[in-house]
Amino acid sequence: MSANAKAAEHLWQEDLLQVQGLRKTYAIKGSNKYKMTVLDGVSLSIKPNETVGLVGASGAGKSTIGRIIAGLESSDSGQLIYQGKDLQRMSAKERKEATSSIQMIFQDPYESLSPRMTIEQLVAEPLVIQKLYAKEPEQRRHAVREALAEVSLSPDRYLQRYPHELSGGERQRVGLARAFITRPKLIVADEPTSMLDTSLRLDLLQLMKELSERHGIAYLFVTHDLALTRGFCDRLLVLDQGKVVETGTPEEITEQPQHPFTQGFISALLELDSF
Ligand SMILES: Nc1ncnc2c1ncn2[C@@H]1O[C@H](COP(=O)(O)OP(=O)(O)OP(=O)(O)O)[C@@H](O)[C@H]1O
Repeated sequence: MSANAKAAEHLWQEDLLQVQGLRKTYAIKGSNKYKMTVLDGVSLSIKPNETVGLVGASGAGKSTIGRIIAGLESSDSGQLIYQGKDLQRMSAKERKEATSSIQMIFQDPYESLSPRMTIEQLVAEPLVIQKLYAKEPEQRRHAVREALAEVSLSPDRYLQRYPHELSGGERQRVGLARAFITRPKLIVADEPTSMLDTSLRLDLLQLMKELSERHGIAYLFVTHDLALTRGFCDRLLVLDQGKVVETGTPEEITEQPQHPFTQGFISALLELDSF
């Protein structure tokens, strides 16, 4: 084993994911000359089982980081080391295999679930994509039932239903079951609660926490809502204009923000709350 590979292996004993110097630019619409820098050298790490919150103003680049980590988008440069393996150095096929244990859940459960598929088909879909249990339909059905039970949806009640027959909270649970069915080590959760009302938000976070405790799942939780991170996140990263400017526990960030951006962000939130 090379010295580099050894160092990477050592890192993985501590960090599930290491992101170093991530940069991303997008072409500005109507211009083939100018580009907008969205991520400007982002570094972060996530330990196994850890819940890390990514907070910041709209447009700061939070979702872009999530999408790059989940493999839905590529970066311009930077390193992504997942379970000790440098993903940027792999072929697309190798990377797909290495990241099969990273899943993503989205803000809008209405958009992310195809309306023509039953809940059984929707929850089974990640297995189909990853060609898991392809020749064992019985085991596949069992895995779907198990995943639904894990998110507290009774399989007998839900398997044959369609997304439009479900409430927003139930749909988001289906999204979580879809993420869970491949037994991920890391779930990127991009504003999963923002379309739910307050009590349902807390229910979903409670469920995510229980899943993490039972199955050792780490989360990167992208949110605007700092209040939600207390009691859910172990650690927060504050993102401003494509850079991580501060990190700390939710209590540290909300009670003693150090960076001027975080101080402004918190006081703006407090002002909003007092309306
Ligand atoms: N595919 C794309 N093409 C061009 N610009 C994009 C693309 N995706 C995102 N952007 C731009 O990149 C910036 C960061 O977007 P991103 O969605 O990552 O921010 P965010 O922090 O998640 O914001 P929000 O909280 O509003 O979702 C924004 O200015 C956005 O308009």
